[in-house]
Order: sequence, then structure tokens, then C-alpha cells
Amino acid sequence: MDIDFTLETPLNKLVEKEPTYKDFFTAFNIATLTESRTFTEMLSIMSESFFEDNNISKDEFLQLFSDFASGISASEANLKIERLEVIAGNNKLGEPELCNLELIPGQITCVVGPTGSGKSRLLADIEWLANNDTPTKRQVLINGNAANDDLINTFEGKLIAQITQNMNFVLDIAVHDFLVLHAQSRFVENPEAVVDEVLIMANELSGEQFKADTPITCLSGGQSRALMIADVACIGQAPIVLIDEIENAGVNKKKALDLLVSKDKIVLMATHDPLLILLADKRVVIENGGMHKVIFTNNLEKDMYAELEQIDNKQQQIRDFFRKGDEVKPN
Ligand SMILES: Nc1ncnc2c1ncn2[C@@H]1O[C@H](COP(=O)(O)OP(=O)(O)OP(=O)(O)O)[C@@H](O)[C@H]1O
Repeated sequence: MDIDFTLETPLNKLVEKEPTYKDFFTAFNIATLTESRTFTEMLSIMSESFFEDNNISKDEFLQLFSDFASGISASEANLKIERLEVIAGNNKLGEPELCNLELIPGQITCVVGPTGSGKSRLLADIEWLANNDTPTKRQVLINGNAANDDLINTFEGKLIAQITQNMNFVLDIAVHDFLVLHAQSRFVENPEAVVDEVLIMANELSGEQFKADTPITCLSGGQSRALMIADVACIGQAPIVLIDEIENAGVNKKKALDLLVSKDKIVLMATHDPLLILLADKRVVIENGGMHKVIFTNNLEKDMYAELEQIDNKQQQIRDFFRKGDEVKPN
């Protein structure tokens, strides 16, 4: 974040975006949660006694804050994943793969290919940050370098989030309490507000509504995935999101993807669903376990989306008709 921008951002917003700022203000007994003034505004009205009590001049206080902000920007820059590359290894026959794959933030990439072709294997290689040490002999590079322990530790285990079809909760806890726990474990400022946001989003994404006090073990597959997507987007800090098959899951797919892209995540999704494929920026085609080619979604394909969406809506209506127990009867 640019220092001038930081100085002109309301303190409560600053801390919401980067909780580490709270440490600075807490050290000077300044409450940030309700402080809607910017640092510059606050500095202009600070009493002489504040500087006397803290044994610091106004200029020194400004310099100290600027140094602190620069430190945070530097660590943000280090943490930023600019690109993830999968360097080709071998297909199932031991032959060299035909292409590499590059993923960048804010872009959706689909993994397509017949059943058993190796789509999940590609996701698994990324999840494991493969380094010639998986059956495919692929190598995953982050910002051009092989992932080492330092990088993995920098992200404190939150580099990659995975959302899969067979994800189930085992903890006996209400949705709201589960989200608060997660938000607190990530040191999210004002967890209650963020949790409310996640609940609203999850319900928007989910076909069937659920409440804050619903036990997570009672959520349907579609509701669980909707909750996880909203959680990954708003609370989880993982910059890379791997999705294995969210089709037929009662999730509003377009909204879910829009949400993840709006948070500048790298999104890689294995799917057979043409709607999701057309929503993506590009797709990697897997054949016999190998990356075969990368295709960018062209304008003709993008135009097909509206047509396919209508067919999909129709199918959804028919599905709902039968799900509600209706019957087709002669007139
Ligand atoms: N390049 C490879 N080298 C060796 N084994 C591979 C390779 N790619 C995939 N496999 C293996 O092939 C099997 C099928 O792959 P995978 O489960 O990834 O297929 P899939 O495309 O996800 O299938 P589905 O569409 O049914 O989910 C797995 O055991 C996987 O480990």
C-alpha cells in the first residue's frame, strides 16, 4: 500500500485490511475499531500531552508510523503471489507433457479431460507443490521459484485452499460459531461483521437457505460448498484456490467464481461442466495424465454462455419440479 494512501485511509478501515496495523496503535493506546479518522486527521488534533507522555515529537511519531507502514508494504510485496507455474513432467505413459501451465491472480482456469484422465492429479500436484517428487514428475514454481520451506512457512499453511465434492464437516458446532472460530484464528479484526458477510454470501451462493445457528454437520453438500467458498473468499487468506467439481452442487456457480475473482485469487477448477468452462479465462486439456494444450476462451465461446445458461436454467426448473414431488400428467 502506498504511504500517502495509508495516511489518508480511516484507521478502522486500515486495520480491517491489514490487522498488523493494530499493533502499532495499541502500543500508543489508540483504539482503532471505532476510529474513522485518518492518520493525518488524527495527527492534526492530537494534544501536546500525547507526545509528552510518549516522549516523542509529532514528526518522530509520523516517521515511526511511516516506517511501520513501509515494513508492512514490504512484507505484503513478499507475500504476493504474482504467478504459479506447473512445469511439464510426464503423462501416464511416461511421455513428456506437451505444455506448461501458468496461473495468475484474478484469472479462472479450468482443467478439462475425460474421466480418469488426470484432472485431480494436476490439482494434487499443485496442492503438494510438486517438485519432481510425484508420479507426474511435475514441478510447481511460485513467482518463478520452486516452493521451499521458507515460502510455505511465510504463508503459515494458508497458501492453498481446496474445495472438493466430498468435503464433509465432522465438528458439532453451529455455522456462526464455526466461522467466528476461523475468523479469530486468522486474527480477523471485527470477526462478527465478517462472519455476517460470509453468511449472507454463502446463502446467496447456496440453492437452499440456512441459518447462523444451523449445525454445520446438518448442511447439505451444496450448502457446505457454498459456505466454504464464501469462507475462502472472505476469511481464508489463501491466494490459491483449487476446486474439484462444484457442478450439480446447488451452488450458484457464476456468483461463486465472481466472488473468488473479485478477491484476486488464483482459481483452478477441474470440471466437466460447459458453463463453468465458458466462464473461465482459459482451460488446460488433460490427455492420458498429461497437460496436452492450453486454450483461451474465445469470443465465440463466450457468446455461447448466454445460450447455455438458458438451457441450464430450464434444466434447473425441471430438476426443482421433480424434487418438489410434482408429476407430469395428461392435460
Ligand atoms: N501423469 C501421470 N502419471 C502417472 N499417473 C497419473 C498421471 N496422471 C494421472 N495419474 C493417475 O491416474 C489416475 C486417474 O487420475 P485422476 O483421478 O486425476 O483423474 P480425473 O480426470 O480427475 O478423473 P475424474 O474425472 O473421474 O475425477 C490416478 O490414479 C492418478 O494418480
